[in-house]
Amino acid sequence: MRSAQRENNLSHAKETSMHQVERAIFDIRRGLPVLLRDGDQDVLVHPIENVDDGALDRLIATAGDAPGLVLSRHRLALLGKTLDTSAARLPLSSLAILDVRRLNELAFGADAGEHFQPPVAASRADHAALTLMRRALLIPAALTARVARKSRDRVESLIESGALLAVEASDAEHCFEAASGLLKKVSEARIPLADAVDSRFMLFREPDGLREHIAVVIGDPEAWLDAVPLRLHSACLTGDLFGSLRCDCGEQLRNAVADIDAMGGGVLLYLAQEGRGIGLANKLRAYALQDEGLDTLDADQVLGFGEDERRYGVAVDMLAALDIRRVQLLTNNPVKIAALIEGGIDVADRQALYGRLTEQNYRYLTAKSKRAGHMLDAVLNGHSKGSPDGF
Ligand SMILES: Nc1nc2c(ncn2[C@@H]2O[C@H](COP(=O)(O)OP(=O)(O)OP(=O)(O)O)[C@@H](O)[C@H]2O)c(=O)[nH]1
Ligand SMILES: [Zn+2]
Repeated sequence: MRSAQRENNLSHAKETSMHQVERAIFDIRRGLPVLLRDGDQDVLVHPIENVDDGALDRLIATAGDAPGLVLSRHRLALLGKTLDTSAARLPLSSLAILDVRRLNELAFGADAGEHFQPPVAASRADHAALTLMRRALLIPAALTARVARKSRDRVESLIESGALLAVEASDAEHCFEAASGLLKKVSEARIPLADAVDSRFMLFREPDGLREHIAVVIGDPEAWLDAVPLRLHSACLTGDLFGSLRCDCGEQLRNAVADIDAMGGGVLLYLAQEGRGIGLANKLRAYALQDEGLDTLDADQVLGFGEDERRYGVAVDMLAALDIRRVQLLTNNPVKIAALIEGGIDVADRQALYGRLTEQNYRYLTAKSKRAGHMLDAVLNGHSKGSPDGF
C-alpha cells in the first residue's frame, strides 16, 4: 500500500516536471529565455534563431556572465571541429564576437568564417538546451550563460514572479522520450478516400499536445492479411498537399493508399515528422541552401541537423493501440524497417513504393539512394511506372 502510494507520488512528480519542460518549449518557441538547473549550477538558455541585440544584452545582464554558443556535433563537424561528444560550446568571452549577425552565421550560416575560440565540452545543461531546441523545431543552437553568484537573487525573483521558467536539465534532456506509452487516441471518423473508399482516420495526440499523428485504417481489420500492409509516412506539407516536384512524397502517399487497398486493407500512419523531423521552417531553410548547390543531407547539416532526425516510437505505440504486431512494410528506407523491429514489431516483408522521377527531384532521390542507403535503384534506373522521358 505504502509503496503504491510512493509510486503514485513519484509519477505525479514526474508528470509535473515534464509539464514544466513542455511550458519551457512554448517559451523557447516564442523566443524567450528559460533557466536550466543542474545541481547547484543555473544556466540561462536563449534560442539562437530568436536572438536580437536586445535579447543578447538582457541575457548578459541577467546572468552576469559571458554566454557561450552551443552547437550540435553536426554543425561542429561542418566547421571542421570534430569532437567526441554530441555538442560543444564556443565560449564568447571576446566582445568582438557578440554580434547577432555573426552569431547567426556561426550557428547556421552557409559560410561561418573562421574567427572563433576553440570549442569546449558541453555541460549537461548545454546538451539539454539543444534537446529543447530540437523538440521545439528550432535551429539546434543556443546561447547559454551560467548565472553568476552575484546574479542569483535577481534570477530567483524573476522565477518567483513568473517572468522566467526554471526546469531541471535532467528532465529537459528526456523530453523526446516523455511521450512514450502516453499517446492518446483522441477522435476518429470514417473518411472515404479516392483511392480507398473504406477508410477511417484515427487521431492520436502526444501528451505535450504539440504533435498529432493519424492512423488511416483501410478496409476491415477482420479481413486483413496476417502480416498487415503498413505504410509509415512522414508529413511533407509541400509534397503531400501541394504536389511539390522537389520530392516524391505526394505520389508515394497516394500510391500507398491505393496499394494497401489493393492488398485487402491495412494501415497508413501519417506521422508529424515534417522535413525528416526538423520541421517545416527548417525544411524551407534547407531548400534555400539546396538552391545554392548543397544536396539534401548537406543542407540539413549546415543547419546543425543529422541526416535523419526522425524517431519511430510513436509509430510503435500507434501499432500497439491498433493491436498490430506483424506487418509488411511499404518503404524503401531501411531505417524504418530497423526501427519497427527494434520496437518489437515483426516485419515479415517489405514492398517497394515509388513516386515519379522528375527533373526537380532527381538530385534529391539520388542523394537518398547514394548517401542514405534508400533502396531506390529501380526508380533511378528508369523502371518506375511513371518515370518521365529522359530520366
Ligand atoms: N530535411 C529535408 N526533408 C525533406 C526534404 N525533402 C523531403 N523531406 C522530408 O522527408 C520525409 C520523407 O518521408 P517519407 O517518404 O515517409 O520517408 P523516406 O525516408 O523517404 O522513406 P520511404 O518513403 O518510406 O522510402 C518527409 O518528412 C519530407 O518532409 C529535404 O530536402 N530536406
Ligand atoms: Zn516531400
